Amino acid sequence: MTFSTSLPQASAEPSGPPVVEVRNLVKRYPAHTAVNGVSFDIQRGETFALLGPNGAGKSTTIEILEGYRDRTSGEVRVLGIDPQKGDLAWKAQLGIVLQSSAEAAHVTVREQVEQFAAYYPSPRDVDEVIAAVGLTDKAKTRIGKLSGGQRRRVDVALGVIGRPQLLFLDEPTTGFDPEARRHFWELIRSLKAEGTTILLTTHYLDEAAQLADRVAVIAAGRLVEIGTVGSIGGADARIPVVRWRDGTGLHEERTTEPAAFVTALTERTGGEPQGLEVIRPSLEDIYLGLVATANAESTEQAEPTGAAHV
Ligand SMILES: Nc1ncnc2c1ncn2[C@@H]1O[C@H](COP(=O)(O)OP(=O)(O)OP(=O)(O)O)[C@@H](O)[C@H]1O
Repeated sequence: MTFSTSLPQASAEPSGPPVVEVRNLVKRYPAHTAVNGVSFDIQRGETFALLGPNGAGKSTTIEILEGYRDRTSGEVRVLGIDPQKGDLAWKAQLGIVLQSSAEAAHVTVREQVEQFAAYYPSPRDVDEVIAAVGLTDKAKTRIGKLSGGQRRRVDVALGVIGRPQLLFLDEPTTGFDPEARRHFWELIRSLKAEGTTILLTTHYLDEAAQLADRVAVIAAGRLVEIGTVGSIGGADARIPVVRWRDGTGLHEERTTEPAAFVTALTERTGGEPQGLEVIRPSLEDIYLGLVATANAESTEQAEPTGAAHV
């Protein structure tokens, strides 16, 4: 599931100005601050994942970048333009997969994709896109008769049909079965190879680990961490755990030298330790640690030391 392409391959090094520039972004609602001073850049050709718990402010941030939502304060540039002033030519360079979509239930998949293709100056081939999202068999089916996961694939097709320079994907694979998710990952890799810049939100941490060059973690409207998938959380968060069992129960040891530890353990126990595992923290483990720390800090700020608990 890839696109055939004659476009140049994306360079690994950032070139030119960032595609997305966000400085001190704030979005306040009357009773709630949804985004509270967030800053980041996304370079051309980069796949950037915005991670965070429900209500963290991810969709609000993305919708501001897409020009669908006004900001309270801060500086934002997307493809060099303030999204509040973006015209149709600017919008035509964006591909957008919103969290929820409202496709026409009575038209077929092909009709819907064709209709969207007509909005763009240089669309992709309709059948190629339908094939890329795995819907060739359903091309003549009315959208109202598709399953939830199949409709989501239509959303993805509509997001990429315009050959976007910058693709926004807000929880794109919700409802996908595991095979469809893996096909989607291939599609994203082929878009990335063409040089498409991608901003992704997902609650599937394996998806972020597979696709993203860099991730940013947002909690309660604040940027908690930003960096490459291999570096966020710092070296300490990546220390492996050796786990084994003996007659007294389950044991674990965090160690930067798991091989040496297992050798010593084997000598000590006089044979193969039972249930031996060496576990390296996943992106999900690191993410959960970052969010827990951010939650604890915001609780501390809300409840200074000495506050009475009733
Ligand atoms: N129109 C609105 N009016 C008031 N509050 C809003 C509005 N839209 C969003 N919010 C609030 O802003 C906060 C951030 O919402 P947002 O949708 O950006 O979160 P999210 O990180 O995308 O969450 P999820 O993972 O559930 O999609 C939430 O507390 C939400 O209730």
